[in-house]
Amino acid sequence: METQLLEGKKLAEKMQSEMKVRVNSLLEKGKIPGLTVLLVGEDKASQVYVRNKERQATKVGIKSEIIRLPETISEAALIEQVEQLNEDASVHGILVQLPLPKHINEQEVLRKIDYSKDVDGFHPMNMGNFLLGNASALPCTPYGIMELLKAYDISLEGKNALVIGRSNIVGKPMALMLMEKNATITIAHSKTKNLKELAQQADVLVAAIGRGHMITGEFIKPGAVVIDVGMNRDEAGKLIGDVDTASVMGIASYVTPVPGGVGPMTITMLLDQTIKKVEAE
Ligand SMILES: NC(=O)C1=CN([C@@H]2O[C@H](COP(=O)(O)OP(=O)(O)OC[C@H]3O[C@@H](n4cnc5c(N)ncnc54)[C@H](OP(=O)(O)O)[C@@H]3O)[C@@H](O)[C@H]2O)C=CC1
Ligand SMILES: Nc1nc(=O)c2c([nH]1)NC[C@@H]1CN(c3ccc(C(=O)N[C@@H](CCC(=O)O)C(=O)O)cc3)C=[N+]21
Repeated sequence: METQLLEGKKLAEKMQSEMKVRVNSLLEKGKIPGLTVLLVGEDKASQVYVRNKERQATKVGIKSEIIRLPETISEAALIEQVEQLNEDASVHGILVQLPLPKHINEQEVLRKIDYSKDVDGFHPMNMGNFLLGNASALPCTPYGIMELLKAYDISLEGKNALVIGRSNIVGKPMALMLMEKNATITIAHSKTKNLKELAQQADVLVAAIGRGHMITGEFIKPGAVVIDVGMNRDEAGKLIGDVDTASVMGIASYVTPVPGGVGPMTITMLLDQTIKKVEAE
């Protein structure tokens, strides 16, 4: 079977050029969309993502700012920063880059973001509305994956979908979105016993694990759609996914490359949700 790449980067570029038009019409009304990222500490990977986000935001005309805070910042001081941004009318979207240092309670910080400025969809109000099927900001990574599947006309109805990973930011919301499109979902994690057998039955497999090249061709049902969320570094410092892409070629029907697959879609959804906040004003 010939395996087709799901080219997130191309779709992201197309969607971003449409966003430019939307931003321009906002600018004509004197409205400038503003996105602020709070980055705590010096985590190398986070620095790269944050820089990518800033570059692409600027490209579509969003005013983007990164506030860099020291690793040693207290939870109270970080919350104070969040509250300042809540009050700032020029800021439409707030993103607190995760993970935060161990001494800070992530959930306590996220819940302090004004939920109407939560463009990541991580505030409990948005998470709750999403779970209930109400309108809400959505977690950008699974949202971007759904847009990618839609663009390639991949139907999910009645399909067996396996999501490997159960984090709040990827695995859990991913499974829910697939279920909403009438897939039958299975969620696997580090305590799952028969991962390979489960994977071999999956028509759609989403790997959101954080282990480089763990998913090889032998996990893949012939014809399956394989979504690689992983962003890992190999020994040489090269960016690699959770899926060993070369070994699934010829078995899967579709696979997302790393880089150029899910990552650019995540950023695009973040920009989209920021612009939507201003459009709704
Ligand atoms: N492309 C993008 O836009 C994004 C990429 N990422 C990347 O996606 C990956 C996952 O991110 P995130 O969800 O935040 O990570 P987490 O570390 O929060 O979650 C990882 C999940 O994988 C599970 N897991 C770990 N080891 C195994 C194993 N051997 N077998 C089965 N399951 C396992 C864990 O299980 P348990 O719950 O039992 O611990 C956990 O549920 C990372 O590489 C991250 O960098 C993340 C966000 C966005
Ligand atoms: N509050 C919060 N929201 C997030 O959305 C969030 C987060 N915290 N913490 C970290 C993860 C990771 N993440 C990525 C986004 C884009 C790329 C991306 O653009 N990747 C490019 C290449 C990047 C490179 O070359 O290094 C690609 O895959 O083509 C990667 C990873 C968002 N995350």
